[in-house]
Amino acid sequence: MAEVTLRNITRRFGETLALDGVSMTVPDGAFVVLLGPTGAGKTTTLRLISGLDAPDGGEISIGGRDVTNLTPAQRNVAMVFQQYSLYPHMTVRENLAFPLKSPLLSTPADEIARKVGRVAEMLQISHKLDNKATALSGGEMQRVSIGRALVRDPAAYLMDEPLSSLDAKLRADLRVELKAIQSEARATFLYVTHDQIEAMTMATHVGVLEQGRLVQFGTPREVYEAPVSIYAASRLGLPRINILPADLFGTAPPGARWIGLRPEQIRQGEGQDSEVVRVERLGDQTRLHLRFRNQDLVTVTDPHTELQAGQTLKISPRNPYYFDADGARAL
Ligand SMILES: Nc1ncnc2c1ncn2[C@@H]1O[C@H](COP(=O)(O)OP(=O)(O)OP(=O)(O)O)[C@@H](O)[C@H]1O
Repeated sequence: MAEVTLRNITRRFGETLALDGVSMTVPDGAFVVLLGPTGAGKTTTLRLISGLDAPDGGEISIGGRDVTNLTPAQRNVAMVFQQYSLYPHMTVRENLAFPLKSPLLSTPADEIARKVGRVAEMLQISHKLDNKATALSGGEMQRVSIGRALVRDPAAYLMDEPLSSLDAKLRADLRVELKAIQSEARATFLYVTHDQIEAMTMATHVGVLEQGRLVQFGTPREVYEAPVSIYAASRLGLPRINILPADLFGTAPPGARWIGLRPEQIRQGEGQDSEVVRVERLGDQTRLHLRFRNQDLVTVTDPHTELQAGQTLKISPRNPYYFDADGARAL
């Protein structure tokens, strides 16, 4: 496994600046989750590291070696896309074994069988090993795609929303499996997801991309607790951070235009009256939709709360964030 470094990477598509001077060091054995809305540059970043696409400027190194001008095969990274890319005429077993049959590797047959068996079990696909790839459901195909990456021993794994087409139970199982692989093998992962739970539970680091720029890079806790901007703060946390006029609860500090309150930063039972608009019971959590001085807020409360719509609840901010008119952190 290896450290992956991007230095001042730029990629244009016509008028679009997909990546704008991105520099990032992914430590050996790190699990980096890239966050950002559609079009932020996440997939482009993975494609450039894999060698499927080339930057217009900047350098990429893997394990201390400059790979900017090398082919994907020479880089030895394993990539999993959202869309599965299997060989349709081959069985699941043949698809899984394929990466190990490269003449460069000359893996012995018994080792191939062992690795394929282990990965198939982990991905809960052993019973389909002799099926043709075309005779699988979408979720099964996706698992085989992940398996084809996992049988290898690459310098880094690059995965673009690999679990997004799977059902909730399988997603939860595979989240744990992938994380276990990463910790045991000390594997380096770059991973794209829109799933908050995946990001918070799997990442050792998160990178926040905004219109092709890397605006924050740190542990999930750092980005959650010390966001540099409204944009970065909005990437993590469910329900999302509430962004409200800075003087909503009283005098705003100088330079502050917005106050940011995550659910746990809204103290309940003290302060000023808000109206309970809706009580949303999710089982392990109950969300409160509140109205305060013509502004809507969402927070969470005790799952067994007696509160009902129409009642009033006193609220006040607790250690809030403040942001300036441009959305940058002011305090
Ligand atoms: N092959 C291409 N040709 C033209 N424009 C492209 C191409 N690939 C990406 N882009 C543009 O580059 C920008 C970044 O795209 P990218 O796919 O990296 O975003 P993303 O963050 O992965 O989004 P998503 O979450 O939708 O996958 C977008 O504006 C996109 O339209």
